[in-house]
Amino acid sequence: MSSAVRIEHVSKVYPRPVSLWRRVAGGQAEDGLQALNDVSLEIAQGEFFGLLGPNGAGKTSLIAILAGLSKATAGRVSVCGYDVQAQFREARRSLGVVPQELVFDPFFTVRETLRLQSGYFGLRNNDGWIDEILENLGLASKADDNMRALSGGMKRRVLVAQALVHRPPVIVLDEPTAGVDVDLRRTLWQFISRLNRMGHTILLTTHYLEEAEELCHRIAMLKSGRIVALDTTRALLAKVGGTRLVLEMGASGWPEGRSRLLDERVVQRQGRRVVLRMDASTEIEALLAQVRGAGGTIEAVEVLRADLEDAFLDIMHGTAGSSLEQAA
Ligand SMILES: Nc1ncnc2c1ncn2[C@@H]1O[C@H](COP(=O)(O)OP(=O)(O)OP(=O)(O)O)[C@@H](O)[C@H]1O
Repeated sequence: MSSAVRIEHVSKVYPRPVSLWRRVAGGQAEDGLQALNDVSLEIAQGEFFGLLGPNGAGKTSLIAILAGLSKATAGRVSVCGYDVQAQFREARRSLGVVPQELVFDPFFTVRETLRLQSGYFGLRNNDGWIDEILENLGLASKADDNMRALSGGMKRRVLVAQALVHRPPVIVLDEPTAGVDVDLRRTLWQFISRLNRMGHTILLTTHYLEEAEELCHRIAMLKSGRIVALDTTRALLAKVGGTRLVLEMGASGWPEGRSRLLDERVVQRQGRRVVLRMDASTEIEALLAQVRGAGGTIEAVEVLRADLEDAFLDIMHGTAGSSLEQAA
């Protein structure tokens, strides 16, 4: 299958401004801030792809380069085979970007905003599609409302609608559900999933890992501008193991140092709460016996399924992330 997005060895360094006193002293700019460091990845047509990472990892910087809004310091990016710099128009036409920030023109109604955006792509008589988008995003009753009169969640729906007016084959959503209600999330994901089933490629960044787990076929994790994981969602979940055993320990706490095998099972510790990795739920009895055997008193037991949050924490803070980083 041909690629919808190809990112090859992309780095981005933001220059640090030279302070006035340094300029007076004839000083040079300090080394810049490296937001992206040799990032390469390819997204196939029709994929639902997740780009995850903590604050400041470089997700928005990568999207800005993809959208042609910012220039990579090194490397190449193409959308549907079009270079985002050399073939900006074609690349931009292939892309619909829902930005993280709420930017809109307060003087127009919702419908006028979408007509203007259609005009930007040279589309006339686009009202049929505009109506379909409005309907699917729960905006039909707001079509003639002025943008400035909309609530924050409704403005975000318009941002999504704006990104879709030209039916782009690749749709990029940069934290589209940050601060929006459950209703919009459900409406949005139903519509985006339908577009994905129709063949649109989706690139999503989100801090809601349960959304990424449910929607994305494949996931890349960025940390300090580098890719530290790139795999199918299923494979990432398999790496963290199937289940977690959560123990509420008695007053004496976790019997640390009594059993190396037990200590190696610990994924997380918070006060008396200890989370252990389990390969299969049949291990519960044996693990409980080992903890008691090591001198631990157990007050409560809970079994949880490992999820993408476990994978994320493992990769960002655990051994998996650091070994990949060293390999990079
Ligand atoms: N225009 C800019 N000028 C200078 N530094 C910038 C600029 N934009 C981003 N940065 C820096 O680059 C790094 C990556 O930021 P970026 O916004 O790409 O991260 P992010 O993964 O999208 O974070 P978040 O999840 O908080 O949105 C950060 O250290 C940020 O401060």
